[in-house]
Amino acid sequence: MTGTAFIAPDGGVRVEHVSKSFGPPDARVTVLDDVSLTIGMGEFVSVIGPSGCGKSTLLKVVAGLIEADSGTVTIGGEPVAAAARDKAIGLVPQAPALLPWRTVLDNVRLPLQVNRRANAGRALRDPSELLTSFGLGHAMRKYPGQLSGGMQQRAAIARAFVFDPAIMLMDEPFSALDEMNRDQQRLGLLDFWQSNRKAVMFVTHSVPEAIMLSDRIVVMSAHPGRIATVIDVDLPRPRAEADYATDAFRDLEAVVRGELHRVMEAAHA
Ligand SMILES: Nc1ncnc2c1ncn2[C@@H]1O[C@H](COP(=O)(O)OP(=O)(O)OP(=O)(O)O)[C@@H](O)[C@H]1O
Repeated sequence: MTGTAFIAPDGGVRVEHVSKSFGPPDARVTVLDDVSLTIGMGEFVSVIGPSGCGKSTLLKVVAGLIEADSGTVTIGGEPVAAAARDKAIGLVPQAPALLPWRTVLDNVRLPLQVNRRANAGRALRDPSELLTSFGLGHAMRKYPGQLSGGMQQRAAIARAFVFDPAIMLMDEPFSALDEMNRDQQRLGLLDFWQSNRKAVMFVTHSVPEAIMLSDRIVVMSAHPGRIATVIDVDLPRPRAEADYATDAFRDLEAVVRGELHRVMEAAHA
């Protein structure tokens, strides 16, 4: 089975009635409560919500890293475990986690070297082309320690694309960067995604980031984590930096902030 054939044309991510609790039986805490969500092929969906509402937990369930107590997750109609095994899911964590003793190019090549079985007969991305697309063509032979934090994170994103996964999961990939750097990285990701449309689930705390990148924004409420509302971002694409200054962008910002405010108030009521 090839990586590209794995995903049915009408596939994407389907999360249905997922619940997850942590802790011992006498002190169990429900973190996700009956969460349902779909992400269509080529759709960019951000998940935003108060700290501790279960965003990362949801992302890990979709990645197949932790198992839900109940409910199902399918990717292209297949159970998430099968999709994860087939490397149909790319994952970008908060920290770049590059190996300091390997060059940037060798870091991006690494998943191909350690997963030879999953690679058999599937479409793969060329690591040096990916790095060039992410503006790191000049830095391929450098070591991670010689790169800025933003460049390291871009290399980690490039690495997540080597299997050309149909689904990309990103957990606050730019949260460790300062605002200017962060904006540059987010616009870089947007550029890449606009010509490499994947289904993306993107966890963030930043309202402008969610709006700039997404087709839809899922707002979660906390204790327990539930989907409070889903906001359509109907700004035309391709988007670019100038969009931040438009009235439509500011109007959406007010809507998302209003929803976040509402879920926080409800949590303290
Ligand atoms: N493995 C675990 N064992 C016990 N509790 C956990 C575990 N993983 C997460 N939690 C708890 O679940 C809740 C949700 O955590 P999660 O990291 O998913 O939230 P989040 O919305 O991503 O938070 P943040 O925005 O602060 O990153 C938190 O209260 C956390 O302490």
